[in-house]
Amino acid sequence: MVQLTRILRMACGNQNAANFLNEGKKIVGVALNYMDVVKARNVPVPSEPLVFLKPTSSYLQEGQPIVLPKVFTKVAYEVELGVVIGKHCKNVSKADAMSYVAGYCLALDLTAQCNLGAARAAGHPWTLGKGFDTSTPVSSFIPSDQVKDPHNLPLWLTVNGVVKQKGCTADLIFKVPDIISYVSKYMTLEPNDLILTGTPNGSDVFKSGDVIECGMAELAKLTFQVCGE
Ligand SMILES: O=C([O-])CC(=O)C(=O)O
Ligand SMILES: [Mg+2]
Repeated sequence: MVQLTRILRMACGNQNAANFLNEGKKIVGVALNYMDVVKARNVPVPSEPLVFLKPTSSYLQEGQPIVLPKVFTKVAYEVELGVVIGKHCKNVSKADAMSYVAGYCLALDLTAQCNLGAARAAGHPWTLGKGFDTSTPVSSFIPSDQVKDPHNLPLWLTVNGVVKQKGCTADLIFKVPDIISYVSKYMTLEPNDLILTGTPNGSDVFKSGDVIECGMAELAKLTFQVCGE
């Protein structure tokens, strides 16, 4: 019976991952993963994925406000495709990587530019600028069988009804299997871990009182109120 339960659990990785918000152990972010961002920022095209971590305490669900920490003067929105891992994953090839994906979500990778910019210039980590509470608003879990092609998903974001970001995951520099294979060389990806694949161009600062809306194809649409601490 125990064995049967184990087999069933392995076969139903997707169901388990539906609870990534509560069960996930880490959030792995990829920076500068769209060519239009690289061009706009006038930085070299990354030769390998630029990887950072965010704590799971930064998750936020629709219905709760984004809370801007008073220590930060400039916080920016970044709309992104999130990838939810379904199975333990270590040293996987690009060819096998997609079999470790349970599903997806729409995500925001909120970033305190004041912290990140200063930290980068000084060669310091930018953990707090990416990891503050409410810095990772997410949609509910979208099982992989509902997503025909994760590399053809339009992404958009508006602030107070004005379009600020419009992109498509077709333009990712490192695709989902590239990222999974690369990260799994270094750290084990575990069920319910989330990968943030990077944001298309147009990311900019927002403020208390703003309303942020974003969407991903016909799969997800989110609205968040912003308030101060
Ligand atoms: O905030 C940044 O500079 C990098 C980042 O997360 C992204 O490109 O998505
Ligand atoms: Mg990002």
